Amino acid sequence: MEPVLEAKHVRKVYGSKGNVYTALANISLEIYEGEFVGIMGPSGAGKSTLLNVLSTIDQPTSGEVMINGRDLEDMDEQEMSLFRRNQLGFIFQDYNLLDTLSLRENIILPLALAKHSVAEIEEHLDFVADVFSIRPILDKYPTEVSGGQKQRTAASRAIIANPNLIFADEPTGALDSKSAADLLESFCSLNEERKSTILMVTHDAFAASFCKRILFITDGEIYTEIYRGSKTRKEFFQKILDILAKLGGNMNDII
Ligand SMILES: Nc1ncnc2c1ncn2[C@@H]1O[C@H](COP(=O)(O)OP(=O)(O)OP(=O)(O)O)[C@@H](O)[C@H]1O
Repeated sequence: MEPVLEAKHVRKVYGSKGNVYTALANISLEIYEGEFVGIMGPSGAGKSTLLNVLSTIDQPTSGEVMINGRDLEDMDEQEMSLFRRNQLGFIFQDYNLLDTLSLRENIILPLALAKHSVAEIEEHLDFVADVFSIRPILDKYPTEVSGGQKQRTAASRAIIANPNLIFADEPTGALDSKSAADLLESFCSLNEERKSTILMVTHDAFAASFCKRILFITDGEIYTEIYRGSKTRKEFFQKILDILAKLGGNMNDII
């Protein structure tokens, strides 16, 4: 089976002469269809940098990133933006919703921009509204709903075009624990039912325990990876804590 996402010897260096910082030293990984993968590690380990480089937001200094077998370096700007719109979904900590649009309008925006038919848009909206349980609030505006509801709206928008790959950077970072659990349960059902492939950066062991596999990075390199397998979420949570403890650093930074 071909990986959906593949990185080979990815290196990312910030700055220039005299003031150079290596955020990613040498990362190689493969993500397969239907995986739900977490990226964890101490603050400054390079998690967001890795997600940005894997998700086309940023370019590696060297090394290759391939999505569905396509080398991202071979795409021009126009092709890349179509590719992003059709194949990738992005969810960030700070929602990025447009306050002047209702939640419904925010969610359907990617399909409306891509000029899909009304019937098609309604069908997709129906699906995401169920996955993220937001049907009753679709006509509200972002300023009228909670952080958890905003994030479920942002997640609905990210998946409405049925992307191959969903990238989430600290999606639960601003949520209370109940809202975080609701969102993560929705990610799990999306992953189980639609076989969506999800890659999520989190510093939170609870959030990570919903994943099927976790990559731990430190100092810009993969330290280790673990699979949930047949473990319960609670057992997996404990295993994550054990690794974080071995990883060292300030535990307050990473749990
Ligand atoms: N644009 C930039 N210019 C220079 N250095 C940067 C830039 N972005 C990130 N860095 C540095 O690269 C390193 C990795 O940053 P990154 O944001 O990927 O870490 P992280 O693991 O996501 O951290 P956190 O959990 O605190 O968000 C950090 O030391 C950071 O200061």
